[in-house]
Amino acid sequence: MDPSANRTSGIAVTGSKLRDAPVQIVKSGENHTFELDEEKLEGVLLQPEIQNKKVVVVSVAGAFRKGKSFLLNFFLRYLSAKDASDWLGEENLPLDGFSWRGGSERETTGILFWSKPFLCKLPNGEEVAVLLMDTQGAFDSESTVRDCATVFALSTMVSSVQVFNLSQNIQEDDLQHLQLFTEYGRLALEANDNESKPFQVLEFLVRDWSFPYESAYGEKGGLKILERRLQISDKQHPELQQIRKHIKSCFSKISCFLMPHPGLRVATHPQFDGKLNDIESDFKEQLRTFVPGLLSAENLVVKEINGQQITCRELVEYFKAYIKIYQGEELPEPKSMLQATAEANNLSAVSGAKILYNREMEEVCGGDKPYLHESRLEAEHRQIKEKSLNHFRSARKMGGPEFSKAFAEQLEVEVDEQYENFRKHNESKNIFSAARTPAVLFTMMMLSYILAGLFNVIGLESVASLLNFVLFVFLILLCTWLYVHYSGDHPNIAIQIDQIVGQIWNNFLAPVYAHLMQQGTQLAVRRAVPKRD
Ligand SMILES: Nc1nc2c(ncn2[C@@H]2O[C@H](COP(=O)(O)OP(=O)(O)OP(=O)(O)O)[C@@H](O)[C@H]2O)c(=O)[nH]1
Ligand SMILES: [Mg+2]
Repeated sequence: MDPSANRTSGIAVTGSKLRDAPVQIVKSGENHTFELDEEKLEGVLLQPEIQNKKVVVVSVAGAFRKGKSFLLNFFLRYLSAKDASDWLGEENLPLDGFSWRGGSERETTGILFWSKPFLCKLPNGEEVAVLLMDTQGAFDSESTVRDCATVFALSTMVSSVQVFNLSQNIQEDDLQHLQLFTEYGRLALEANDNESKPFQVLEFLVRDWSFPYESAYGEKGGLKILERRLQISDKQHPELQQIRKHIKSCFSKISCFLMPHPGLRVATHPQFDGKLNDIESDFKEQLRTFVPGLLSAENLVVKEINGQQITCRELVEYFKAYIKIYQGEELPEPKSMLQATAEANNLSAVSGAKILYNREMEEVCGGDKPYLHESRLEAEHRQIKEKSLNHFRSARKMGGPEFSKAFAEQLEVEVDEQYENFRKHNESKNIFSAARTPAVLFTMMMLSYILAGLFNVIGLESVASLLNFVLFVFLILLCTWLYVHYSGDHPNIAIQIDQIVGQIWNNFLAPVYAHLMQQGTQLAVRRAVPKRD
């Protein structure tokens, strides 16, 4: 038998009416995006007999190829069994339901619901709908950190019980990933006051537990291991304490179950099709406690959001809202440990290099330093910029030269921006540029005065009085400019006067001045070079 054969019962979806089969609610699209199939989601959750009932969602998530879908099929058996005492079924029956298989390549992608919600009566007599959720395994070679975080976070946000499926032990890296993924979920939740716990039940499920002599299989042994792994003490490194505090702050209830190895036929035989005959009795025994412990009426946990129990109909709206957040750009990108560390290294090297540039430029043209000629300032800038870039290049950074390139470019841009500020500040110290406005106004007054005198002499008195009026206007401008600079009030008026003066300078005085200078130079050259006959 082909180990990759899909052992799903293969019950088809007829028209829009779903029959018992897994339904892919969230699909992984191109470019590592996730899309919600709203029609299918509504097809499952808006079935008339359940849409207004409270909902219980049990999800299984964790690394790929660790028997998640296989286990979910026992949940299905339990929920569909007529006889609660003999729910595991016949010894010779292959295991059907969510698609599962042997082999090393991933099987489940996206997020799936079982099409048929199970109606169960709580001890208080209320009937609720129980939904089972299968998820894409994390850490396969096709998923990015963001993909894994999205699937885990989304399934945690919409479920009331998240089964975190682990292999062999609860390791520190499992806790680190759990922290990253739950933080990604918490970030997406609105009204996150950081005090109330955003998620409900977290069940660590350790598969292939090999040390029953140390901690017995089942919930009791699980609790012992969990207490040890999540213990916080003052002697611990703050980083370890922080992970534990974070996980505890995210879930209202955390428990753990230790599952024995199901036997070599389950783990390695290509023809294994889920028959109970082939599964070790220890495993079956623990299944008999684990599954009812999660799904029996008295253990069901209704989904709550912001302290409110929600119905299947309401869950549809939450699902749609949550996936939009993960499709948008608002959330920061979760990164691998190396990438995040490399980024931090590079950013700190950029910051060090910028501090060096600023400090050395301050020494050259800082607030208490005199005006520096522009060309000299630029030369100093080039030299200090090179020094700053060298400082960045020589800092020890993770991630390699290719990764650092973008940060070096960012540093250059920021240093150039800084230079622009230094240049403007230096320019403001130039008393000639500061004195340009009064000098031009004064020159214009003098010119008007002389011309008015000339026109008076030749009898054109009306032109002369016009020029006297112009002189008066320039005098008022000059007095206003001096007053504004002295008092510091109405800086906008000073800016406008500067602009008018700028126009006069650029369009009239500067060209006349340049022309006169040119004439003067030519004359001087002609006098200096003796005429040849
Ligand atoms: N060692 C071991 N193998 C198991 C266990 N349960 C199931 N398996 C085997 O693990 C393999 C993968 O099972 P799946 O249920 O498809 O695994 P999955 O975690 O859903 O995998 P993905 O869908 O790829 O994420 C199958 O060959 C199962 O027989 C277990 O408790 N221990
Ligand atoms: Mg699977």
